[in-house]
Amino acid sequence: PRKDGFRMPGEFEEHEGTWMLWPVRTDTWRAGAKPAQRAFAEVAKAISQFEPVTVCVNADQFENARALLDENIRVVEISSNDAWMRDIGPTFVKNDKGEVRGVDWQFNAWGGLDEGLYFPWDKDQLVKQKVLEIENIDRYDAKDFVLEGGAIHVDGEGTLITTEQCVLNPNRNADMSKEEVEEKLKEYLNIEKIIWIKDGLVDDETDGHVDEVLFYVRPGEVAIGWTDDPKHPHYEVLQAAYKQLEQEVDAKGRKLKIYKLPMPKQITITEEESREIDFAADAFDRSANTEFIATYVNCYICNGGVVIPAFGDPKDEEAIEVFKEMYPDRKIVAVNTREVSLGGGNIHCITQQQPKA
Ligand SMILES: NCCCCCC(N)=O
Repeated sequence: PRKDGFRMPGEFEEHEGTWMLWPVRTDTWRAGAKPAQRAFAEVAKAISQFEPVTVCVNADQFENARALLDENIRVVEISSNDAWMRDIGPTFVKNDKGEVRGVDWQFNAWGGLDEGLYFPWDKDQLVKQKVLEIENIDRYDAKDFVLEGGAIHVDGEGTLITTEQCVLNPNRNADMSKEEVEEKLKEYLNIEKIIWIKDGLVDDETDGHVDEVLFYVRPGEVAIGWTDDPKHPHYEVLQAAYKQLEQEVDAKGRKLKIYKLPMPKQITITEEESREIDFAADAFDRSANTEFIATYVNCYICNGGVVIPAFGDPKDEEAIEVFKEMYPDRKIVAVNTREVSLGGGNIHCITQQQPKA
C-alpha cells in the first residue's frame, strides 16, 4: 500500500461534489449537440438535488450552458474536446487525515491513433490539471500511464475491478506488461487486489470499459448487467463476467455478492438521427442502424441518491426495483439518457465524483 496513505474511495462514499463537462462536438452529438445538452442538463439537475455540481464548458458555450443549467449548478470555463468527465477528469484520492489529491492519468481519446474516437484530444489532456487548479488540490502526475476513469471500479478497501480488453489493449499502454499495469494501479490508487474481467460489452467503442459491465454497490457487493436471453448481443460476455466474479475474492478475502440488473434492448441510431451528425474522417462511425450500449449499471451514486439511466424500455421499471433493493436508504432518480447512449456512454461516463476531504 502507498506510503502516503492516499486511496481512491468507493463512489458510494461521501462526496464534496460532482464534476461534469458540456457536450458540443457535432461529429459525436446530433443536431448541434442540443438533444445531448438537454440530457446532460437533466442529469446535472438530478445530481444537484443531492450534492454540488460543477459543469465545465468551452468559452463559446458558456452563456448557453449557464442559461440551460439550474442556478444552483456552478458553471466554469474549461475547454475540452468532448464531454466525458469520467475519462477526462481527475481520479480523486484521499487519506484519513482529510487530505485529497488528484491523479492526472495520460488520456488518448480511447486508443489514440489506433482506433481512438476523435483527433486531437489536446484540450482533454489539460482538464484534470484545470479542475485541480480550481479546487487548489495537489496533482499526482501520472502521464506515464494511459487510463480512463470509466475503465476501473474500486470498493475503497483495496480492491479494483477492470477489464483486460481495455486496460491491456495495445492502444493504451503497448509497452507495459500486465504486471507493470497492476503495479501502476496499486501504486496510484492504493490497491491490493485487482479482479480482471476478460472482456467488456460487445462493440463498446471504449474497448470494453468496466463501467458498462458492472459497478460496486458497496464493499463486497457488485451489480452486473444481466440477461437470460441467449439472443441478447451481450449475453455471452455477461455470462462470462458473472462466472469470473463468482470465482473471485476481494482484497479482504470476501466472496462477492452479485446483484443482477436487467439489460434493456440496446439503442439503435435511426437514419434521421444519424443524418444530424457531422461527418469527420477522424470520428467514430455513427451511421444509421449502428447499435449503441444501453445498460443501467452506468449509473452514478451520489450523496443520499443514485441517478440511473432510463431508455423508455419495459426494463426501466424492473431496474428501479433492483436499485431500491440495493439502496433502501438512497433516493433513486431515473433520467432518460438515450441521447447520451448515442455518444457511446451514459451517466457514469459523464460524471466524476470529488470525495469529501
Ligand atoms: N465517445 C466516447 C465514449 C466514452 C464513454 C465513457 C465511459 N464508458 O466511461
